[in-house]
Amino acid sequence: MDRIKLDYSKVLSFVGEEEIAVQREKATKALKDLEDGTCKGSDFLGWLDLPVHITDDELDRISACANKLREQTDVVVIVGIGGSYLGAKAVIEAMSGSFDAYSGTKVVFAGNNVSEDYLYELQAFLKDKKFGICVISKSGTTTEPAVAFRLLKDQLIEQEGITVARERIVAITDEKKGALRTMSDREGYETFIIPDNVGGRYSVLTPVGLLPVVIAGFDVRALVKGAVDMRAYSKGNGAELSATYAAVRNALYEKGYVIEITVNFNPKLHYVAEWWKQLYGESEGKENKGIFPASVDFTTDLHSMGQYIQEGRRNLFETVLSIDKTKYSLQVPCDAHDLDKLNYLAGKRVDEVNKMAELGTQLAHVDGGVPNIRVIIPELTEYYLGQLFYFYELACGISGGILGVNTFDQPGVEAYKNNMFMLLGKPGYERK
Ligand SMILES: O=P(O)(O)OC[C@H]1O[C@](O)(CO)[C@@H](O)[C@@H]1O
Repeated sequence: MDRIKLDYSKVLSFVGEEEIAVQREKATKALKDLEDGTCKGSDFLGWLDLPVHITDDELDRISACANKLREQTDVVVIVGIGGSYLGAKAVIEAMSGSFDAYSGTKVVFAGNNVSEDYLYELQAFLKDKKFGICVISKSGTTTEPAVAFRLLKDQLIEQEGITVARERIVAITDEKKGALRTMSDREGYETFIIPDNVGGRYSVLTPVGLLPVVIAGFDVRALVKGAVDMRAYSKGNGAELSATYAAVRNALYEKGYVIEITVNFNPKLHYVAEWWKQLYGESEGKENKGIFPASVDFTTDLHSMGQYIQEGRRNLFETVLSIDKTKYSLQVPCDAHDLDKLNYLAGKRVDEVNKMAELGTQLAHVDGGVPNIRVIIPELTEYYLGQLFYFYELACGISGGILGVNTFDQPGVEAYKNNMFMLLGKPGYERK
């Protein structure tokens, strides 16, 4: 098997190797602190060796549950927000055919917003369908999934009766605490556990990510194998891969490049970037510090955001997720009249056009003052997604260590919740 690679040659006209070396030294220390369990937030390092500890028995149980739901239902609603849905969504979007949504997909998502229209339309869509619910919340108290789950549970009971509803609901939550745990125990839902020492945004390789991926019909063993291989690689010299990415982005940050845009040239990677944004945003954005994680889909957004990236304020850098090999092959056809003047492309692969767009964009943006990192992914498969997740998770742990923050907490997200609770009249929040 091949491995994902990093190319940072196009940052070297913005930061020197000596500046990167300074950050590399910090990265080495941060990596050691992670491995020794002496970093800030060390109660949440369960993700470090997580892939290696996933057993065949666990995967069998996940598969059995997923297969039962697939057999019994037409649609499964994955209810969760943040780390409790983005990893699964990233894999499912990356692996699904682009038009699967139109031919009837098995998996839909809810609980990641509180839009009344969204929930109404979802309920209308589920009416008269055989559906199941996979509700995911580590805390078990998050408002968005709780509201969606309450509505969907009621609908399921109404459509199928309480006994069938109980069989079609699976909960992924804490082993002992939280409202979802209490409810699951009381109602007898099948449950899977999110380990205590794994935070939401690091939970893609727990049942949180794995169960929805199997429900959607994708190869979870390959996903786990990719992560296991990346973990094994990072135990030796391979840690360089994550450490170098962390060092380079911090060297750029020190020079005023405070926004990192993750770029894809394949829309299937859109949600990988969304997953990455939560991972880095929640991990690093604290104490008035941190790189702001953003993302764009190219070439689509070259026709909108491209202008700003080329000529706007020079405080951003790009990290391109570059896929080496496409799944399918398609050539630009020749046209007898050539009215669109495209015959110069006739016979060329569409992917060659895309690759030249990628290269042309990289050169233009570097010329325009935007440093460029490339993360090279051999192919878009579950296996390489597993590698990519682990690569990014480890790099994030290292990068937060370089920055000096607690990478594994997220105290800032409470502020909006407290205000919302107060405004909605939640008991106990009046004085706040
Ligand atoms: O799984 P839970 O506890 O519902 O949390 C969902 C998300 O909400 C947050 O806690 C932020 O409020 C994220 O860290 C987390 O991924």
